[in-house]
Amino acid sequence: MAPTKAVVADDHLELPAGGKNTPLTNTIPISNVQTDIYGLEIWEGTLPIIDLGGLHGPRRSDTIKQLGHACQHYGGFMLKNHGISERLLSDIMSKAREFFHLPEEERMKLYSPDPTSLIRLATGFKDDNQNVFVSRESLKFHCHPIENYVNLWPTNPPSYREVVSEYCVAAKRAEITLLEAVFEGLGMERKSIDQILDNHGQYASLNYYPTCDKSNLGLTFGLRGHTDPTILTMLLPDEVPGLEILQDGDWVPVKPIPNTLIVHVGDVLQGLSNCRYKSLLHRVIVNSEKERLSIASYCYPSNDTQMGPPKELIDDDHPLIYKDYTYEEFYTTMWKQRLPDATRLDSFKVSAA
Ligand SMILES: O=C(O)CCC(=O)C(=O)O
Ligand SMILES: [Fe+2]
Repeated sequence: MAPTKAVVADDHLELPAGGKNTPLTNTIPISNVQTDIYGLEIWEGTLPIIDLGGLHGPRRSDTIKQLGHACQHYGGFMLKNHGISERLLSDIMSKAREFFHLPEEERMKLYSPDPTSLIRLATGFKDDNQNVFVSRESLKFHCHPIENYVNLWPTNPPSYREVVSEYCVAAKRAEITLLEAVFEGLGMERKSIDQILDNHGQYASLNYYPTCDKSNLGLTFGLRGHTDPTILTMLLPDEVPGLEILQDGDWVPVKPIPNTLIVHVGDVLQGLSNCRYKSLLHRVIVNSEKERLSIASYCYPSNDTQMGPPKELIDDDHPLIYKDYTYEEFYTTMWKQRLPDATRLDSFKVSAA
C-alpha cells in the first residue's frame, strides 16, 4: 500500500475557554457510576461505560444498541473488556514514558514540522494570535499495516518497536470489533461496511504533557478544543486527569478509570452516519503537579474511500446531509481551512455552495 499522509489533531484554533480545577485522583467511588435513561452506566456524569466483551455472546444485540446510544447522545464512551491485556497497557505506557524521558537531543532526532511525515515528533508552541501556549510533545506515526512502518520507528528506548507494535496490533483488533458493531447498529449493509474497513488506516500518537508552572496555568493548554478527523479515536490515558469534553456548554473532566479506554466519535463517523452521531469536542488541560501521558490510536479510511453516507441511511426522516467526497479531499480541505472541529465537514454538505 502506498504510504498515506498523516492525519493529526493538533495545531488547532482555540474554542470557548472555561474548565475546572481537576483534583488528581485515581479512585473510583462506586457511587459515581449512575444509570441513564437509556440504561447505560455513566461514569462521573460524563461518559457511558461499554463492555466490549458483550459483543461476543448472547448480549451482542444489547451491546450494539448501547454503542448506538453512546455515540448518538454522548459522542463517545469508556471501553472495558476491550481485549488488550493489563500487562500490555502497562508496558506501552512505560515505554512511552521512557521515550519522553530520553534526553531532548535524542527525542529531537524525530522532530519534523511536516504533517505528512510517516513518523514525527511534534513539540509545543506559542499561539501568538490567542496568546496561549500549547504544551504537548507527541510522537505521531502510521502503524497499519505495521510492516510498512515499523522500520522507521526509534530503537531507543530498547524494545520500543516490539512493545509499540504489539499495542498497535491489539488496539486495531479492538477498533475493528468496535467499528463492525457501530456500523451494524447504524443499519449499514455489509458491503458499505467492507468498503470502509477493507482499506482503512491506523495512525497513533504517544502524547506527553509536562507539568506547568502555576503562574502560567491560565495561559497554557495541553491541547485546545477540537474534534478528531477520524472514524473514531481510541485513547489510553494514564492515571492523571486532564482530558475534558464539552457537554451542554461546559467543559467537564473525563477522569481515567484504570485499564479502561476512552473512545471518541470522529468527524468521519459523523459524516458517514449522516449526522446521527456527532464527533466529540474535547481538549486537554495541564496541571502544576504531575506530568500526564496518553496513547491515541486513530482509525481512518483509505484516501480514496467515498465518505458520503451510504444510501441505506437515507430516508424521509434522514434526508441526505453530505455529498460524496473522498477522505483525501476531506483532509486536504482540513489542512487548508485549519478549522479545529467538525465544521470541516460543512463544505461537503449538499446545501454548500
Ligand atoms: O491526551 C488526551 O487525552 C487527548 C489527546 C487527543 O485529543 C488527540 O490526540 O487528539
Ligand atoms: Fe483529540
